[in-house]
Formats: sequence, C-alpha cells, structure tokens
Amino acid sequence: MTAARTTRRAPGKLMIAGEYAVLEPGRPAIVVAVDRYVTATATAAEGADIVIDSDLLGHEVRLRRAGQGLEALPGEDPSLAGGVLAHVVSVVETIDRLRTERRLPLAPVRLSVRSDLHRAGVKTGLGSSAAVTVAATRALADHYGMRLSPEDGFRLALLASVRVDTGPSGADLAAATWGGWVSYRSPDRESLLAGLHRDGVAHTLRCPWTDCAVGPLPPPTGLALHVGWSGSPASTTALVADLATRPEWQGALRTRFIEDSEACVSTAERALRHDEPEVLLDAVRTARGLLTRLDAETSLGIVTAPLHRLCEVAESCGATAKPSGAGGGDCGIALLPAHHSAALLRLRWTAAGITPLPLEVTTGLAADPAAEDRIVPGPSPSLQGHT
Ligand SMILES: Nc1ncnc2c1ncn2[C@@H]1O[C@H](COP(=O)(O)OP(=O)(O)O)[C@@H](O)[C@H]1O
Ligand SMILES: C[C@@](O)(CCOP(=O)(O)OP(=O)(O)O)CC(=O)O
Repeated sequence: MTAARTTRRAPGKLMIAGEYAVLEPGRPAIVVAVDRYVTATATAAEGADIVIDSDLLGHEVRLRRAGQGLEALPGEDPSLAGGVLAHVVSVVETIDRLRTERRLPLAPVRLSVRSDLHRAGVKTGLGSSAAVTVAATRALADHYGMRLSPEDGFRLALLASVRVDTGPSGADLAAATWGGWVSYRSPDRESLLAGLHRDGVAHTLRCPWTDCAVGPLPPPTGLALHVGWSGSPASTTALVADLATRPEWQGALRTRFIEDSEACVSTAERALRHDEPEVLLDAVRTARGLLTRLDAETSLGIVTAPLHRLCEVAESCGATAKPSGAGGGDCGIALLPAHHSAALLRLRWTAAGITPLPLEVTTGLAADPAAEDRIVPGPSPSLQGHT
C-alpha cells in the first residue's frame, strides 16, 4: 500500500417517495443526492492500529485490532466504538475482514471524518450515517489500492451498515454512491447479515442480492426541488422500530400501504422517464397522502405540525410538497413549477417557522470531481482483480 492520503466525499440525500415501504425487500423508492457532504480522509496512522478523528467528537480515538474487531486502547472511552463511531468502526472492520479473507495485508490507518450534514450539531435528516459510511468505505478501500467499482463500494457500504443495524433500507447509501435522482429497491438486510456471519464478507459481496435494484432517473424538467427544515431532528431508527412493533402494521394495513406505495413510486418513475411533470406532481401528492394515512392509522407521529405547515404553505405557493423521509421532524420537500415564485415560497416558509435549505441535487461519490489523493498504484491486487 503506497497511498499517502486519500480523501473521498459523499453527499447527503432526500427521499422523494417510497418511505417506509422501501424497508420491505424489493419495494421501490426515489431518492436524490444533495450537495451537503461528508468527507473522509485516510492516512497512515502512528501509535495505534486505527485512529478515528471525527468532528462529532472533537478529539481522536485510538483503537486496536482484536479478535472480534476493533476495541478501544486503554485510556479511551470504550463506549464510543459501539456508539457514535459505530458506522466508521463497522466500515474499518468490514474492510479488515474482507482483506483478511483475501489474505491481503492490513495497515495502521487514520480516518478523519468531517460532515456538513448537521446544523449547529443538530442532524437535519440528510442521511449523515449513509454519507459517512459511503465516504469512509471509499477512502479506506482506495487508500489500500482496492479500486472498487461503484457497485462494489455500494455493496461494501451496505454490508458495513447492516452490521450496525439491519433496519435502514440503504436508499441513502445508493444516493450517496450514484448521486442525482435514483430509483432504489432494497435487498433483504437480515439475510445479508446472516450471510456475513455464515459465509464472510467476500462471498456475501459477490452473491446475488435478490430484490436489490438501483438505477438512475432523469431529473424532472420545469420543476425546481425546494427543501425546508422543520427545525427539529427526528429519530428515524425510533420511528421505524416503533412501526415494527405495531400490531396493525402486521396485517392488511401494511399490505395496502406497501401496494399503494409501489403503485405511486412506479407512477413517479414513469413520469420522470417520460418527462411528464404533471404526473410526477400527482404522484408526489399521493405519496404525501400515503404518509398522512399511515400516520392517521398508526399515530406514529410522522406528519408533525411543522411538517404539515411546511406542506400547506408550499401548496399555497403553487408547489406540491410532502415530508421527506421518516417524518417526525427533519425535512420536507416541495416541487415548484417554474412559473411560480421561489422567492415567495422561501419568504412564506420563513414566516411560518420553516428554514429553507439552499440545496441542489448533486452527483454521487462515484463521480466525485473533488476526489483528492496521491495513490501510486501499489502491488496489492484490486478487489475486482481478485473476484
Ligand atoms: N461526522 C461524523 N463522524 C462519524 N460518524 C458520523 C458522523 N456523522 C454521522 N455519523 C454516524 O451516523 C450516525 C447518525 O445516524 P442517524 O441518527 O441515522 O442520522 P442521519 O439521519 O443523519 O443518518 C451517528 O451516530 C454516527 O454513527
Ligand atoms: C423510513 C425510511 O424509509 C426513510 C427514512 O429516511 P430518513 O430521511 O428519515 O432517514 P434518516 O437519514 O435516517 O433521517 C427508512 C429507510 O429507508 O431506511
């Protein structure tokens, strides 16, 4: 390994449609990457096997490779590796295992992580865990000279993610990897985790991922995507876990929601592919209706008062709007036809206590023009060359 310093950045995301239903393997969602990033830099470490320096902590944490993964060195807070650093630690452990299975050497590595997906330390719902996982996976793999394809990088990041939590669909990882407007269907994360335990990383990476599908979608023409922040963070994990425990979610309600969501997302995808903005707006309106109905049927707390206000105000400005993601706080999106005033929307949102976020749809890590490194192709065979 001869790389001196490898920096990779991955964008945040917003969900356009398909929330909750996409948790079901094979069910679709539409997600877009937005231009707020997490940047991960891998360099050689000294004095520890792994050093993680994250802006979430403000100090670095030194870890060592032990039999079952990374553990804190004496004097370090042992709870951090399984807590706030869980995603970065899982990335390192997943790549360590892959390289060990392939009989490739491990090296002391320092990973620095910087994020602009929080506002004054508060999460905005732009998918920081996914951006961290994708950026760190890519920085570390490239640092080792593994030269992953975007598909390999996505799969490796999803495997690192399921080791932390099999709950999330991975739609945010797909957006961070490929960027733009993305059509996504999730794999069965429980069976991937079982595969990791049973067969290891290399095999699970290569086996068919039934149900999983990712593809680019053309952006809509004549519609601008606007994003408003409700002002409060939401715990997607808590909402998803809460929904899973509801008896009503086990029966007909769930089947109907998932079927209706599939129809809605498929319509939205067709509208994007055939450049039919009116049909897209209808589908986004339907997606809002589905989330509102799910909320009414379960009292989960998806459509909070600020998110409702965000949507109503946007509609009064000529837009079609909905909560984006799990709801309960975080962001909402509005699609505004070009002949309506964006300035008015921003003004009315601000007056209603909603913060307009100046975000643009962006490319993913796979096309990162800012990738900066000094990799000299080393003797380590690439992942692709080995599989
Ligand atoms: N700057 C960062 N450095 C290290 N880990 C981070 C950073 N930002 C986010 N993470 C990881 O992502 C987790 C947050 O995930 P989550 O609560 O799902 O928020 P989000 O909705 O932004 O993904 C953190 O607990 C941490 O594990
Ligand atoms: C419910 C979901 O389908 C969508 C949640 O999207 P969010 O945007 O709420 O996620 P966070 O980035 O963690 O805030 C869960 C999923 O797809 O994982």
